[in-house]
Amino acid sequence: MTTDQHTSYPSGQPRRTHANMRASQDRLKETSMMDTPAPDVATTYDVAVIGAGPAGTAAALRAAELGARVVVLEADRLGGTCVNTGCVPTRVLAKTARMMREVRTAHAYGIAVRLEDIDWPTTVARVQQRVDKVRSIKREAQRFASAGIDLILEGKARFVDANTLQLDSGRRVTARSVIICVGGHSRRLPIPGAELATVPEHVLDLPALPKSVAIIGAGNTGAQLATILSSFGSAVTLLDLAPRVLMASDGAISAAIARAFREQGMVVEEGIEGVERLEQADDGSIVLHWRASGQPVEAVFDTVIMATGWPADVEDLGLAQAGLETVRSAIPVDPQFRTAASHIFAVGDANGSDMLVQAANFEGEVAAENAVLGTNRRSPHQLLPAGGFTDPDYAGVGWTEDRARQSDPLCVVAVVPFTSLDRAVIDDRETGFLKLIADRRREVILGAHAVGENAVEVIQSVTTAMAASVEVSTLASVKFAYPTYSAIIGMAARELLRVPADN
Ligand SMILES: Cc1cc2nc3c(=O)[nH]c(=O)nc-3n(C[C@H](O)[C@H](O)[C@H](O)COP(=O)(O)OP(=O)(O)OC[C@H]3O[C@@H](n4cnc5c(N)ncnc54)[C@H](O)[C@@H]3O)c2cc1C
Ligand SMILES: NC(=O)c1ccc[n+]([C@@H]2O[C@H](COP(=O)([O-])OP(=O)(O)OC[C@H]3O[C@@H](n4cnc5c(N)ncnc54)[C@H](O)[C@@H]3O)[C@@H](O)[C@H]2O)c1
Repeated sequence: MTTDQHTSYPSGQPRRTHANMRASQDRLKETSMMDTPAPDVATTYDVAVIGAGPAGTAAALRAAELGARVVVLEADRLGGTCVNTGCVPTRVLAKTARMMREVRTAHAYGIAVRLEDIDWPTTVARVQQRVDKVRSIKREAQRFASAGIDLILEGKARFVDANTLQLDSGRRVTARSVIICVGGHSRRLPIPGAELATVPEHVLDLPALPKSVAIIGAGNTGAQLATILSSFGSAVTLLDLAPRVLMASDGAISAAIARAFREQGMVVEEGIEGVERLEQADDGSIVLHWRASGQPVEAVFDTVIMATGWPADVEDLGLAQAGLETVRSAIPVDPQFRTAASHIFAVGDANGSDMLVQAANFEGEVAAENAVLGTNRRSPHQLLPAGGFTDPDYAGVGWTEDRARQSDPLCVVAVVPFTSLDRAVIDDRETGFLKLIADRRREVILGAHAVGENAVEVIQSVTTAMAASVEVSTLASVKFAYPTYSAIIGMAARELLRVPADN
């Protein structure tokens, strides 16, 4: 293996982006921070963890806590997608977008502000500064060192056989168990001109804000980018093959978010039949061709972003040498996160199931316990709250209404709009709702879905109630401070008690 395989890009040439130049500097800092001696080449570890994102960090720390001899192999920056290119930078951009919106409405409160254009380089610098701050509190290298974990930052790890990994540097590591935590990357559609598109990880590398942008893919990533760029003043067109935006969410969330996006002036094209090609126009703009309602459509944009999925980072992992295969761009696992080889586990985005930080953390810990103790723990993922920072926000936990009705046609559903919530009216944030779904006896909350200000925090509180198996009648009698967004939980619980049994 040669070191120039270390960072691979579609062209085969390393791209000197803002992000990867910083990554090299960060790797140097992280290496020099380590005061543990270079691990002995001949060491056989109990557990080798590939990747130090949320899944790998959780897996390594838990395995070491259980007394295992652990090594972590990381090819890039500690912290993985979430802190470096995913949740954290997106959240800073979402805050910036909100500030733009607040400034636009400040005059209604008697505040005289003049709206200047966004200064993109300053915004990018601010994002990087906040990312660095979050990285500094995570301190993975120090936590690994204190837990006695060896950390090797010598490029990508690849399987040579089912117990041996080779790094870009040539070093080989052997382990009794391997936990694959390699995460994923944006999927570029295999269509002509795809290289003209930007992928979400490289949005901060755009030289300037686009005047017009097409975002292909209206999942969590695409929807959040749509809000951000629209708030920054770009004319946004959002396209998806799926019949509705945020297809994995409750249908009421999709409908409310699509309506809000259209009211904000975005073009939302759901249920298109396919994107066909991208072409560069003479003036540097991009002509995007797609099909909808049986017709070819074309439109011109400054920028096209492909947010069309998140395959696992497995191309260069040598899975075949370990006897493993991928299915739909992910590593299949059993409920205990074991792959087809029982000593190799795959967790986090690498197994393609629940691609969220909260899932990655939990799966990493469970896999470590199964690897070290030989247990058969599973993940109770039905309580996995998640949401996105669009305008308005959305979030959900548990079953969607469609899913609940399949299992229990007599389940009860209550929806309370934000227009009846004092705090939302006070704040002029009246768009949204909370939907609660309970079993027919109103003993178990099956799901909760919200759109609106603080939707993610509201759903988190319902999740706590669900985790504690709180009955609807108990939730209905909880006192909520006034005036809060959480108060809508009590309102929805009381509404659930009033809903007729055959609603
Ligand atoms: C734009 C965006 C926004 C997001 N926002 C949220 C959010 O708000 N909330 C949320 O819960 N989730 C969010 N996510 C999802 C979240 O980032 C992922 O679910 C999470 O990071 C997965 O963790 P992981 O450890 O499995 O993988 P990653 O975080 O991707 O970490 C994988 C690590 O493995 C390393 N690696 C890969 N291959 C190798 C190899 N061969 N050898 C050595 N190392 C290797 C990588 O360098 C990386 O550091 C977002 C994702 C994106 C893209
Ligand atoms: N706030 C959050 O929690 C958050 C934010 C971002 C991402 N994530 C997670 O990361 C993972 C990846 O998210 P994502 O949004 O990047 O991918 P995704 O797979 O969730 O969504 C991709 C979207 O692209 C669409 N698509 C695919 N091919 C297309 C085509 N040819 N033309 C038009 N549309 C097409 C799909 O129908 C889908 O709606 C998800 O599991 C997501 O939950 C979470």
